[in-house]
Amino acid sequence: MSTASTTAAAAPATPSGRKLKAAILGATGTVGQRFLTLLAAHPFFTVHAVCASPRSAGKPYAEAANWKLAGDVPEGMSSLIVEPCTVVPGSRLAECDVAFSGLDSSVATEVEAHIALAGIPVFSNAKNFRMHPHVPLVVPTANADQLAPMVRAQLDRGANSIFAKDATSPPAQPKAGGYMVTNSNCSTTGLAVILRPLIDTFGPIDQMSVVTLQAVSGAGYPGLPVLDVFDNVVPYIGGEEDKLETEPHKILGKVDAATGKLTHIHQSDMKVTAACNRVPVLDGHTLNISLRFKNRDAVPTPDQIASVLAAYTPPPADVLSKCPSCPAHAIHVASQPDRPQPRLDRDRGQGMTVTVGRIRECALLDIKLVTLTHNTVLGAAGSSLLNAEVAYVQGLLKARD
Ligand SMILES: NC(=O)C1=CN([C@@H]2O[C@H](COP(=O)(O)OP(=O)(O)OC[C@H]3O[C@@H](n4cnc5c(N)ncnc54)[C@H](OP(=O)(O)O)[C@@H]3O)[C@@H](O)[C@H]2O)C=CC1
Ligand SMILES: N[C@@H](CC(=O)OP(=O)(O)O)C(=O)O
Repeated sequence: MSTASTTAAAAPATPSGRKLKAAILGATGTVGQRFLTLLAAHPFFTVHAVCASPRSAGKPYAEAANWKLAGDVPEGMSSLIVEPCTVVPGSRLAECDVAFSGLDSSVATEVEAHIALAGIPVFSNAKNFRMHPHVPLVVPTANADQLAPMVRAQLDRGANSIFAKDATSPPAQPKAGGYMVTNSNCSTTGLAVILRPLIDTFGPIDQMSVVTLQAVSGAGYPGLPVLDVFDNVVPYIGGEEDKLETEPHKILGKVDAATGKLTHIHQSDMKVTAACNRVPVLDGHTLNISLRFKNRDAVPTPDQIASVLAAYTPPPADVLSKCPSCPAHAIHVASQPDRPQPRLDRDRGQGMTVTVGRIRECALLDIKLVTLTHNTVLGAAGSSLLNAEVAYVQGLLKARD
């Protein structure tokens, strides 16, 4: 991935020299499959346990998963026996140092709380804990600087005091050291990445309109029936508009270092209106964004916006530069008038770069532009993985033995 990968790969993974053992929760799903692929040859982590529903448990992974990504199931993973998402002595899950969650939201609350109470840090894609006051909501190329203070605050409080009420079946042997980190909704991801440098440079945004064109892979597998989505646009995605209108306030808020609680000092008055559409694209969420800056004295020009976005280096740069999944460029500004396009731009930076184009003046607000984000990479598994790399580099993820 980035040029930093050489440095990171050369570093010893732990004091004992081994890679950290990773569990994938929801390993058989759309996001779970991405996790397996991204972790196939990772310098810090190795897939040790694949976990899913009782429907899949007990089967070899290759049989349980309906593999939908290009290429085969990564070597060594197809014969792993799928386990239930319960930490019991003797299970491979119990031996893991970190868990990545691509769980269906109907089960994520109780399962993720159970795993955190068992002492295993959880990096989750599910929506369930995103707005929890003690859990960081981190888009790694937008607000990775919030991760360490929020995780330290969770560790100080103890997972038991935060998550015990959410675990309907707590682990038989609870352990200290568990915590939770979430990443955002896949449409919110690309939005947050471009807002961070714009707000840091030009000040708060007070009004914003976002219209999405979202890929079918965002709906999981099997997702929408082909007769609904082929040759069609569906102007409704349940719950999505609300997430786009709320999650950016938390991501762009500030951490109060004393309590680890987020305060929304800077973006509390940002008004966001979202309209979400499902389109017949396989991967890649496109956003049409119009925005207005609060400071009316110095409204930036499209050229100034393009320069700031193209030059953006996300914080904390010294940490991210040691993370193998951090793209060389968090944002790519496309100069062609007809870009970004999902098929041509979604894989930029191995799916971790947000492509921006069509930056122009808006007759209603100040500026309008188009973003494109790979929804199952940067929008999901890739963000979780990069968040875990950030935690690892900052000494917050270690071997548990
Ligand atoms: N797809 C995307 O672009 C994005 C998805 N997300 C979020 O990530 C999560 C996963 O999404 P996605 O991969 O698309 O969903 P899928 O429907 O493709 O996969 C869901 C996974 O959850 C597992 N699961 C379902 N029920 C249970 C259960 N009772 N116990 C344990 N495991 C269970 C499934 O296992 P089994 O195969 O055994 O049923 C499967 O592995 C969701 O919360 C989603 O909202 C977030 C951002 C983007
Ligand atoms: N709803 C998103 C995917 C998703 O699962 O989002 P969330 O994790 O916020 O529920 C989409 O359809 O593209």
